[in-house]
Amino acid sequence: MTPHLGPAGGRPTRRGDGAGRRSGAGRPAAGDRRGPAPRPTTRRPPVPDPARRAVLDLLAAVRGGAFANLALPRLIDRHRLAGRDAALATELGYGTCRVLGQLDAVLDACSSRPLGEVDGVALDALRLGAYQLLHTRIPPHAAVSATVEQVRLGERPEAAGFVNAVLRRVAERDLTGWAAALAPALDDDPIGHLSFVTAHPRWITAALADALEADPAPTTPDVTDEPTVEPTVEPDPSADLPADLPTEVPAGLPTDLPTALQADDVAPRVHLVARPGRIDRDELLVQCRDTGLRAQPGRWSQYAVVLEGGDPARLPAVVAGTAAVQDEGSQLVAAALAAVPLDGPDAHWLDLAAGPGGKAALLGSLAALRGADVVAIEPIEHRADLVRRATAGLPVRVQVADGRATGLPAGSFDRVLLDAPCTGLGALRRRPEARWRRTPGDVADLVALQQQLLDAALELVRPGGVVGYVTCSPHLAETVEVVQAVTGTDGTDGPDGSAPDRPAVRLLDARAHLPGVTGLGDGPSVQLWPHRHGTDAMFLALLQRT
Ligand SMILES: C[S@@+](CC[C@H](N)C(=O)[O-])C[C@H]1O[C@@H](n2cnc3c(N)ncnc32)[C@H](O)[C@@H]1O
Repeated sequence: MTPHLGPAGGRPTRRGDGAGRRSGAGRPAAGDRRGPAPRPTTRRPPVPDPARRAVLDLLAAVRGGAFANLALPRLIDRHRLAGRDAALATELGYGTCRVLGQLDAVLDACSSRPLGEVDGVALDALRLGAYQLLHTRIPPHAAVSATVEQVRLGERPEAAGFVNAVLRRVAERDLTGWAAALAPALDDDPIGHLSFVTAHPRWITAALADALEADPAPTTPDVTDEPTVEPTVEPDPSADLPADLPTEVPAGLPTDLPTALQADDVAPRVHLVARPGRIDRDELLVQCRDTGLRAQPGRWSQYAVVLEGGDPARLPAVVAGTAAVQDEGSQLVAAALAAVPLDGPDAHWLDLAAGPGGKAALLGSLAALRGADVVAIEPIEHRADLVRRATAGLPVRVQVADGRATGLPAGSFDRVLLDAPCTGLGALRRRPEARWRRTPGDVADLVALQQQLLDAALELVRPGGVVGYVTCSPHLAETVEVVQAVTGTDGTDGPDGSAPDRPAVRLLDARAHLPGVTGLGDGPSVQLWPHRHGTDAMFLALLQRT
C-alpha cells in the first residue's frame, strides 16, 4: 500500500510523485480566487446522498486494498443506485481514485495538519470534495456542502468542521491555479510537470516517456496500411485534455507523451472476441443489433467487435461462451502467436501463465480448428477455475502449477504463450487506483519472475517452435529488456544469437503477424498503445527456437 492509498500511513510524497509544491506556493493569493468562496455549510438536517455515500465507502474500501473496479459495482447494488445516481457515483468514485496523488498534493497544501495524520474517514471526504471542486462542473458550494453533509451523517461527524475548512481553501483556486502553485515548471522539470497535471506518479510518467522514446510515433501515416474495416468508436483522447496539458512538449520528450498519459483517464470501450470456429464475427454483430447493443467491427482484430455501450452479458453468445469480452490488443497478440508459420509438427500448444483464461480460450479455439491442443498453466487455484470455465468445450487442459516448475517435458510444445505477470501499466485506464498502488519495487520483483518464466518457456518449446512473450505493460524493463536479458538480443537488432547456456533463439518480426495494424514501431517486437491503437498497451516479442 502506498502512502497515497493508506489511511494515515505517512505524509504523501510530493515531488517524487509528481505532486510537488513549488517554493513560495501553498496559500492562494487573492488574485488566484476563481469566484466566490463556497458559502459555509448550513445547519439544516443533512440530506442522505446515496451516490456520495457509495463513493465514500468505495474510497474506504480502496484504502483497505480493494480494487475500485470490483468494489464499485457491489456498492452501487448495496446502495440501490440507478440511473443518474449510479453514473454520478461512477464518475466521482473512479475519477477520485485516478487522481488521488494530485488531490493529496492540493489537500496537503490546504490542510493545517499533514495529510498522513488525518484519519481515513476525513481523508476520504477531503479527496471526494477536492475531486468535485477541481475536476467537475459541480458548483463549489454544492460540492463542499454535499460532501460535508456526508461527514456529518457518518461515523466521524466531529470531522465536518475540519473537512469544510480544508475544502473551502481548495475551492479558492481551480486546477490551473493549483498547478501553477504546486507543479514544477514545465521547462524546469517536464516530467514532474506532466506528472502533476495528468495525475500520474513521476516514476510512471518517466517509464512511459522512455517507452515512447524507444517506440516513436510514426510521423507519416502509411495510408496503404489502413485497415479495411471502419475505425472503432474509441473516444478521441485529445477531446478532453486536463486543464494544464501543454500543447507544446519540451524538446527531448516524446511528442505524444501528454496524450499517452491522458489516455489512462479515458474509460475503454468494451471489445468482444468472436471466438473463431465458435461464432462468426458478422453473426455476433447481428446478435448485438438484435439485443439492442450498438456495435461495429473492431479496427484491428478480425475477431473483434466494439460495443458503444450496454451490457455484453445480455448477448446469447457471451452466455454460451462462444464470444467474450476481450481487449483487441489481447486478441492480436494471441492470434499473432498462432499465425507464425512453423516447419514440422504443430499439435501441442502451451499457455504458461493462463489465468483468467482469455488468451487460452482464443488459442484453444484456433487450436481446435487445426487439430491441436493446449495445456494451460496457472498457479492460483481459483484463477485456474476461471481458465477452466473460459475454455470449456475447447481442447484445453488446465494444470495448476508454477510456470517455472511445471514438470512438463522439455521441448514438447510447438507454440508457447507467456503472457507474463506484470505491473499492468498498460491497462491503467481499467484500474482507477492502480497507478498509485504500484511502486517501482514491483517492477524489479516482476522482472525477475518474467525472466525465469521466459527461460522456462524457451526450455519447453521445441527447436523450430515459437514463444510469444507478452506483457500488458510498456515499461522497458518488463518488455525488451526481459527479452534481451534472457536471449542476449536487445529486441531491436533483429535476429541474433542467445545468451550462454540458454537455447538459441531468433527474434521474429512480430509486425508481420499483425496484418493491417498501423502505427507500429521499427520492430521486431510490437508495442501497442491506448492512445495510438485504442487497445491496452500490450507488448509482444516472438522468439523462435533455432
Ligand atoms: C497477465 S496474467 C495472464 C492473463 C491471461 N493470459 C489472459 O489472457 O486471461 C498472468 C497470470 O500469471 C499467473 N502467474 C503468476 N505467477 C505465475 C507463475 N510463477 N507461473 C505461472 N503463472 C503465474 C497469474 O496468477 C496470472 O493469472
